[in-house]
Amino acid sequence: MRKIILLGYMGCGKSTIANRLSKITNLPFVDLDKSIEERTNLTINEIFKQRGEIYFRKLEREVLIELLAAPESLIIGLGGGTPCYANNHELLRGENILSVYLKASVDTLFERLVANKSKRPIIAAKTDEELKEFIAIHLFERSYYYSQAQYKVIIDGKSKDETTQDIIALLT
Ligand SMILES: Nc1ncnc2c1ncn2[C@@H]1O[C@H](COP(=O)(O)OP(=O)(O)OP(=O)(O)O)[C@@H](O)[C@H]1O
Ligand SMILES: O=C(O)C1=C[C@@H](O)[C@@H](O)[C@H](O)C1
Ligand SMILES: [Mg+2]
Repeated sequence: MRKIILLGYMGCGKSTIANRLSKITNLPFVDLDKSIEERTNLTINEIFKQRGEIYFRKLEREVLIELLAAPESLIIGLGGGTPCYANNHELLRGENILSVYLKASVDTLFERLVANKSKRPIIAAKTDEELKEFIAIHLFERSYYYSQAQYKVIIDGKSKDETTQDIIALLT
């Protein structure tokens, strides 16, 4: 069955937009980060602190593979780093997988993340000044992987509804 995958940097709106798509399409939405938290009974922050990032990345790949193999159609919101590790981007090339990169500028991401760092272990310890430069470099490094998505939707300056409709247009 079909899998609709949303990917992109932290704060680009994967969870928010996937929830809206789910309501419109009646397809269930599965958030990869949430699935990992449910499976481990730990928050993403706790996993990073107690088990380390490598453990998290292994689990992330395992859960992604399981979700892609699920018998039902799903909307899957990836973690911000998911396509950028362990050749996970290659898993997204399968048949019946439609992948969408929610592309946001550094300024948009900074605005959204600056007030909301604490739940995101990769940026939690950065000062506001460090954060903007970090996002710029990190986004540049990750862009190669994000750009492997089948479709790209630019989200800057768009409302949640507009972004959702842009993706609905790709599904028909
Ligand atoms: N189109 C939009 N316009 C304005 N704000 C938005 C839009 N989409 C999402 N947001 C806001 O941006 C923030 C981040 O969104 P969200 O948590 O959905 O991102 P995410 O990609 O799932 O992040 P993460 O990778 O950390 O899980 C939220 O506060 C959300 O309300
Ligand atoms: O960008 C990342 O590497 C991450 C993003 C989040 O969605 C989580 O998957 C985790 O905090 C790592
Ligand atoms: Mg999310």
